[in-house]
This record gives sequence, C-alpha cells and structure tokens, in this order.
Amino acid sequence: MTDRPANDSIDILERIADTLATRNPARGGDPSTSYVAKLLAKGPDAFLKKIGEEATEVVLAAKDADPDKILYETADLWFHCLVMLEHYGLRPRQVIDELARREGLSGLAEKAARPPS
Ligand SMILES: N=c1c2ncn([C@@H]3O[C@H](COP(=O)(O)OP(=O)(O)OP(=O)(O)O)[C@@H](O)[C@H]3O)c2ncn1[C@@H]1O[C@H](COP(=O)(O)O)[C@@H](O)[C@H]1O
Repeated sequence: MTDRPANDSIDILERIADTLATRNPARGGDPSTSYVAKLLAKGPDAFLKKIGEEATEVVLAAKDADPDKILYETADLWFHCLVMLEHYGLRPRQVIDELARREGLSGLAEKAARPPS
C-alpha cells in the first residue's frame, strides 16, 4: 500500500483523463501510435466490450482471492471506464463527486427512501 495523500488519487485519475483527451481521434489522436486513439476510433461497441471483458476478469480474480490479480484487473477495468468517460465528455472528478454526494448515506436507507415503483 502506498502512502500517497488521498487527494493524489483523484489527481492521477484527472491527469490520465487529460492524456486520454489528447488521444481522442476527434482531437487529433493517432490510432497508429496510441492504444486509446485506436479504441476510441472503433466507437462505443469496442470500448464497451472491453469494459465487459475487464469486469469479468475482476470477478474471476476475486473468485481466486488473488490480491495482485484483483488490483491489476481492477486497474484495467477503471482504465477502460476512463476511456468510456472520455468518449461521453465526462470526467473522473464527476464520478468522485457522485460518490462524495453518497458518502455517509446508507445504501439501505437510500433504498428505503425511494418512491414506490
Ligand atoms: N492505463 C493504461 C492502460 N491500462 C491497460 N492498457 C492497455 O489496454 C490494452 C488491453 O488490455 P488487455 O490486457 O485486455 O490486452 P489484449 O487482450 O491484448 O487487448 P485487446 O487486443 O483485446 O485490445 C493493452 O494494450 C494494455 O496495454 C492501457 N493503455 C494505456 N493506459 C494509459 O493511457 C495512456 C495513453 O495510452 P496510449 O493511448 O496507448 O498512448 C497511457 O499513458 C496510460 O496512462
């Protein structure tokens, strides 16, 4: 476990998101030199398929209870989610804001307060 300050984590996500933005083919990213540009150039089906695959890898790693594999596969999943956010013009900061909004709100209480469907 690293001893980076908590704020550094969102800084890293935002920095990677900045890099991904430069790789977007819509902004001149080159699919011949960039994995991200290549994936984004293929369109949503390609990166959504990767998210599905990486999510499955996370599940398998967790079933194996292998900490190194869990961390590696979760990083792959998060990375591909960042690519997806870039495509839709969204930022990791916005996901963190949503988690912050929920902070301290019990999932059980939130569910009980939902209007009847
Ligand atoms: N964090 C990552 C990252 N994590 C994983 N990957 C790549 O994601 C790809 C898919 O991983 P898999 O293990 O599923 O490999 P695979 O089965 O061979 O992949 P596919 O052929 O199915 O696409 C691999 O090529 C990994 O190297 C990443 N590629 C890039 N980044 C970040 O994105 C930035 C921009 O990358 P480029 O666009 O390549 O310059 C980099 O500087 C990094 O910060």
